[in-house]
Amino acid sequence: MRIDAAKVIVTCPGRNFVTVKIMTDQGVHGVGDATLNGRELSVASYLQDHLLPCLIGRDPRRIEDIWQYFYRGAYWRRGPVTMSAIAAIDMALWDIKAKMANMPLYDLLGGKSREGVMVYGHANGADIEQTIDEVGRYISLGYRAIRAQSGIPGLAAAYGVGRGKDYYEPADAALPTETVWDTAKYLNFVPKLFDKLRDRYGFEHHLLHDVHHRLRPIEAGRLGKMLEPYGLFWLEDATPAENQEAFRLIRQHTTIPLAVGEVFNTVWDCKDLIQNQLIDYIRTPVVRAGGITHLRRIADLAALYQVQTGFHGATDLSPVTMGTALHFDSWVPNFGIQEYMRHTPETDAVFPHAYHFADGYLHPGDAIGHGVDIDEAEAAKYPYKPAYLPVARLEDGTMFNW
Ligand SMILES: O=C(O)[C@@H](O)[C@H](O)[C@H](O)CO
Ligand SMILES: [Mg+2]
Repeated sequence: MRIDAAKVIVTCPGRNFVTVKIMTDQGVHGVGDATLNGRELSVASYLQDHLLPCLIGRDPRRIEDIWQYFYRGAYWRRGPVTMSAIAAIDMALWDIKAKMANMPLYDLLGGKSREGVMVYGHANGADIEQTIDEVGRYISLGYRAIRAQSGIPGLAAAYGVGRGKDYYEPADAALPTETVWDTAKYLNFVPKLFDKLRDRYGFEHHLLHDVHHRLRPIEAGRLGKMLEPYGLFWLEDATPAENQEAFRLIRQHTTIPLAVGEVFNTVWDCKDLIQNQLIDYIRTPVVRAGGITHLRRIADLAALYQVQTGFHGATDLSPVTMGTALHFDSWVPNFGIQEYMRHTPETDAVFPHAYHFADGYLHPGDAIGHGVDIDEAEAAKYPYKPAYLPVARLEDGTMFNW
């Protein structure tokens, strides 16, 4: 069996997605996601110009060997561009292997460990009242877990909200949007949000919050302490995680569960936090971490320390990542939760998929492979559009973390 063709498809059905499609001489094909929000074409080029020419002619069954070939073979290791490109190939190869075995991917991984994958949705409001309403909307849709973000009084465009109530993560055209940040205003406000949410809805649903890399360690410790009475499922990205020792300081001050890792690329980025038991959920998703082959190693290491998975699943990851993640989530013994933002109908049409939502859970479906494909004619209707994530500055103009 050999790979006889492979291509990169870039499409923008509302936002940009980079997809790899690998064809074999047996007529079976596989699909992988390589989307890196705001830097999409760098991964498309990495695949097109450097990886795919080395892939043609190889035996697609040799997934491990191909992974090692691309990881070791670059000489330059790790990084989001490299690891997203390897991830896309790896996802497509697992898709092919599962199709050859005539199995849904979760069966190839070891079979289902659970009946459904608990997901959390995003409730975003311009102010507390709007966020409370949005949380209520998610509850009425059947969600068991909801991430709550709100505009902050005195700040023009807070993270997670801004222009219109459902506005969340912009993929703005041309140049990045400038937003403003003030830590004191944020810290004074967030506990009120969760106080009101618990007051309104009680403690039946899981509530989550994303700090989005904005705090210094001692500020994160303080926020964790202030939020403890509200029993959050997790506090995400409390500090920028280049400085991993920060998490030791946060842990010394609070028992709030900590989630981190959506911008990590390898087990090497995760291992100290996991081994030192400084986090509770690891968020590195299949598209960032070199595919299933490498993500399994991260999840297994995490299991040794009772750290659970909580994979990133914003709409900047394509339905191919979502479908693959759901098979992984269905199998992985130390599953915690899965993030889920709904894609637009245009995106769903470009990526026909077997997964579906019911009663707060996503289900991967029983299609063979990972259950997600790309409709190339649909994809061709939406050419690439330059789009960037926003940037953030402090009120005095100092560049900050978005
Ligand atoms: O946890 C999340 O979903 C966010 O951190 C987004 O991934 C981020 O705003 C980039 O889109
Ligand atoms: Mg996040």
